[in-house]
Amino acid sequence: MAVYTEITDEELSAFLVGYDIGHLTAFRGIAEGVENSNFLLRTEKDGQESDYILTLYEKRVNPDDLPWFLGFMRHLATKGVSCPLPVCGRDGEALRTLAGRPAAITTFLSGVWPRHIHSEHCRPLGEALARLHVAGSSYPPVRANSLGPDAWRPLLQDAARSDRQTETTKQLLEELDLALNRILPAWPAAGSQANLPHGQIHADLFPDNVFFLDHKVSGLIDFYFACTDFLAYDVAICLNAWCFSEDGGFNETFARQLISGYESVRPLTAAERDALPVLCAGAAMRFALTRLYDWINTPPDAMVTRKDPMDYIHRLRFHLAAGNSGVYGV
Ligand SMILES: Nc1ncnc2c1ncn2[C@@H]1O[C@H](COP(=O)(O)OP(=O)(O)O)[C@@H](O)[C@H]1O
Ligand SMILES: N[C@@H](CCOP(=O)(O)O)C(=O)O
Repeated sequence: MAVYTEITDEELSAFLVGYDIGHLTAFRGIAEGVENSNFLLRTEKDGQESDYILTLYEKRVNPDDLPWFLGFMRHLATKGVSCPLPVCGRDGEALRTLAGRPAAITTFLSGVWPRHIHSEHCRPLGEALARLHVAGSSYPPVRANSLGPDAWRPLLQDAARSDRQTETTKQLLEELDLALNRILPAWPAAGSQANLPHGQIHADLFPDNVFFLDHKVSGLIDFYFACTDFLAYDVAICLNAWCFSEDGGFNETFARQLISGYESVRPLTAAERDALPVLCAGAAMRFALTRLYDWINTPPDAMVTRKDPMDYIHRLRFHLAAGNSGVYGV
């Protein structure tokens, strides 16, 4: 359950006075999600009901980054990407404080995220990802990836320092340490040395962040890891999150669909294709590390469902054995 911060009726009423969205008719916490506290708000104005999402930003979100995230969502929405639009208060501000946390209201998106992934999801997903990259190219502010390669070794060291370790977590940390020794030296050069196109990426486009209606993508949510990084790294994140079957095997058909959907909007360069194995290994490393960190540091009785790090350790092993981008169907 991802409601970390409780809101009293008095706090909520005082907060909503700052908006012109009508009067509250329903309010409930949303159990899904991991990072932030999310609530569904229903309001009525001039006889019309509207739904909104109220988000209180929690642990991993740096409050200084919130204007970048909210500005990015507003930019994408104006470019035709279906994503939550931040709602401004009467003072013109979208970002404010509630129950001691930074908070914002965004529009509600219709649709359902796929609990079981089929090949038919992967092509529209690839198209939507490429459209996001194209639309993001005209959003100039830069946000460095705070969970990029520079963060991986410190995250591993933090996890290793925890006194909640078991023999299994210790062995996994050793395996990740060895894998980092392979991935970091092979990581593509950034900045002026870069030969991979970079721009604004979502960086967490997992199935639970993509809504579908009538076999089409109806909305993308959860932009709170978005950042400026290699565009192909976002493709690598999606290959990890969408193209492994429930039994753990890589599904090349899903990958082909994803990449052909992506390339129907934005073709990959030869350098991007060649970099896919290391980008995929890095993406698996990033999610294995944050999951392992949370696994070790979240008390078992906490009101949040911990995600299993092993899924991403298996994927990491697959990518490290891959050798070349042919295994991804490109
Ligand atoms: N704009 C939105 N429209 C509709 N539902 C949303 C929206 N934003 C969040 N949700 C709901 O809240 C859940 C958790 O949101 P998410 O942004 O993934 O949280 P977290 O960042 O905490 O992981 C989603 O699975 C979805 O059910
Ligand atoms: N996608 C990440 C966890 C972040 O959760 P989200 O609900 O914000 O997508 C993972 O699966 O490890």
